Amino acid sequence: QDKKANVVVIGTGGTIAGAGASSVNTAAYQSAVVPVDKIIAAVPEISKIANVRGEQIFQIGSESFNDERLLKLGKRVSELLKQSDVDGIVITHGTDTIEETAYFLNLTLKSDKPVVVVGSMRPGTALGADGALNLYDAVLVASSKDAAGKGTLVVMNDEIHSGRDVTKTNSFKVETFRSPYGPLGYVVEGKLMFYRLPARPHTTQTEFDIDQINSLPRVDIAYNYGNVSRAAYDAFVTAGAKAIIHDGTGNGSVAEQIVPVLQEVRSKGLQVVRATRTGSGVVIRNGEQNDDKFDWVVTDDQNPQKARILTALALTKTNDSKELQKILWKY
Ligand SMILES: NC(=O)C[C@H](N)C(=O)O
Repeated sequence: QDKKANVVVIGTGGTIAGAGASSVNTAAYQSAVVPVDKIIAAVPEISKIANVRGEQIFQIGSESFNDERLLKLGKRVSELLKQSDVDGIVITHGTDTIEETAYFLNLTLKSDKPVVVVGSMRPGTALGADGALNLYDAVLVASSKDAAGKGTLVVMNDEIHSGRDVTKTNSFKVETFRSPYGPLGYVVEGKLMFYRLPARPHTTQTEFDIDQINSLPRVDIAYNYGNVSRAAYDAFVTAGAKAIIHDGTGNGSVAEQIVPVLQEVRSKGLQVVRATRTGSGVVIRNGEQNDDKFDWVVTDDQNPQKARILTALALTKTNDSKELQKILWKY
């Protein structure tokens, strides 16, 4: 019989640590109130598949994640991954920004051991709560050698997603996490089934190392819509942003009144990254705008919030727009 894997479950809060006033509160509840040890203890089946211990690092709704917390979490995960008595890590996390944390870890951790980020859409007190099974599945994945070397994973709703690709697509439904090219696999009845592999470099294959990063440059996102004004861009420049993600309509298009604003932003030394608010697709360089002429860059298929993470990491390495473009296309 196989020796059970040692898995550390790091608690950060979210709905998986939430509690509602009654069992019919599936969407109205307080998040980030149940300690991680209690969340683990509520799923006794877990002790049959792994030796698990909990560690509480934060107790917050994931909408309150910031760069400081992201770095603190990443550094702690990195420290644990270096221990020979740790085989895998599970991070319980709110679902609102799980995609950003998972992408950040996917790009910066230097280990092949499985790291799984998990959350829930309903608090543990609700009818049809999803957290217990999600946590069980996450521990299963974190204990499995099959999950090693695949980057940071997000396990939710029977699916295993790449931290690079996954995004939250619905505000309240249990079936909310989607990857544009589908999940990597499923977890069903205690079994992992993988069907595809991440194509883009991750963890040990990237130039970003969490142990070497002590702060992230400020990168902001400016949402676009009909009648958009320059106010947000000006505020971000004043606040000291090093890059602005232009969360553009369609193919990262830029309204006529915003074209000179973005030129001004770039002339002040900030990088301008064109992204799309549509929720899917690739922004084509020199498509809607002449990026070569203006010295702007474009996202690949990353949504604006993931583009923020990658741009901030890229700016820890270079402030050259050509290099930045290469990085945005690489990861
Ligand atoms: N389902 C959730 O976890 C939502 C919560 N607001 C969070 O992200 O922490």
